[in-house]
Amino acid sequence: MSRIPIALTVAGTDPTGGAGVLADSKTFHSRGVYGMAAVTSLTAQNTTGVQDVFNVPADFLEKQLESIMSDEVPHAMKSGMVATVDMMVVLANMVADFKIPFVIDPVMIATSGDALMEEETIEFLRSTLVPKSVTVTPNIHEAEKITGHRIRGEADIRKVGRIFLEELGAHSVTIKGGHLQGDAVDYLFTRDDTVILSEPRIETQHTHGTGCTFSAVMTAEIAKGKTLEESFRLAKKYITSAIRNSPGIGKGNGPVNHFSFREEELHE
Ligand SMILES: Nc1ncnc2c1ncn2[C@@H]1O[C@H](COP(=O)(O)OP(=O)(O)OP(=O)(O)O)[C@@H](O)[C@H]1O
Ligand SMILES: Cc1ncc(COP(=O)(O)O)c(N)n1
Repeated sequence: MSRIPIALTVAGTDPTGGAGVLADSKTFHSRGVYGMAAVTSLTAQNTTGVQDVFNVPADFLEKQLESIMSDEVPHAMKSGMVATVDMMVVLANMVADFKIPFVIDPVMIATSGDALMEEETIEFLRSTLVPKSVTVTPNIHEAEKITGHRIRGEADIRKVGRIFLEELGAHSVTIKGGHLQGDAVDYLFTRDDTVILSEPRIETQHTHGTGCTFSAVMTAEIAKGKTLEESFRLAKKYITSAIRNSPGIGKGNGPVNHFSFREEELHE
């Protein structure tokens, strides 16, 4: 039995460290949580785009998960890039067997516009994975793809939130508004409540891996036993600091700063 909270990420790699399992691992570490990772895909990518993708065979993903679960069961887990239906089936079975609080970041395309998921996985994600999660954290485009409903503003976001809860059987949904105009506004819809968090938009091109990092913070806080709302509030503070203090790495959409958030910022 571990003496420190453990969070697991099931996601792809980004060798430049801005997104995927490296971003998640840095985020878990900076939140004081022990991180584990099962790799779904190896990507050749950098801040300018995705050059190539190699999907791990589903049975090898299964082996990685068995190695972890037979040794130590994490307190919470998240998924990121899960490119194929076969891998999603492995993940869904594991989530059903172990009932660990599970956050889905439904990664579909990179900031650069490159596809990271096969089209047919969306249906499996919608019908089988979403109802098994404690929350699913789509950006605007992902929320549109999953629900089939166009989002132009807050009224659509509320409608899409209801679709997740009432039609797709989600426990909750966290819709990130980073890709809309104006302030960066995010929404947490649960069956009892709606929490809306807004921060001024930071003018920057360095937003590579914001979605991964945001969902990793939520997962880390859930691993510590924090509520969904507490985890959401902390993730928003953390990502705002991380974007504001981006380290300026690479020639394109650079990564955020996974270590800039300080707890004291909460009390400013
Ligand atoms: N320019 C910005 N200024 C402030 N906050 C931002 C900005 N861009 C994104 N965010 C915030 O970052 C988080 C991630 O949002 P976003 O909508 O970009 O997710 P995403 O598209 O999944 O991320 P990614 O771009 O990494 O794929 C949200 O909390 C969002 O409000
Ligand atoms: C392995 C992996 N996972 C997720 C993302 C999405 O992150 P972003 O949309 O910020 O590029 C990515 N680019 N690579």
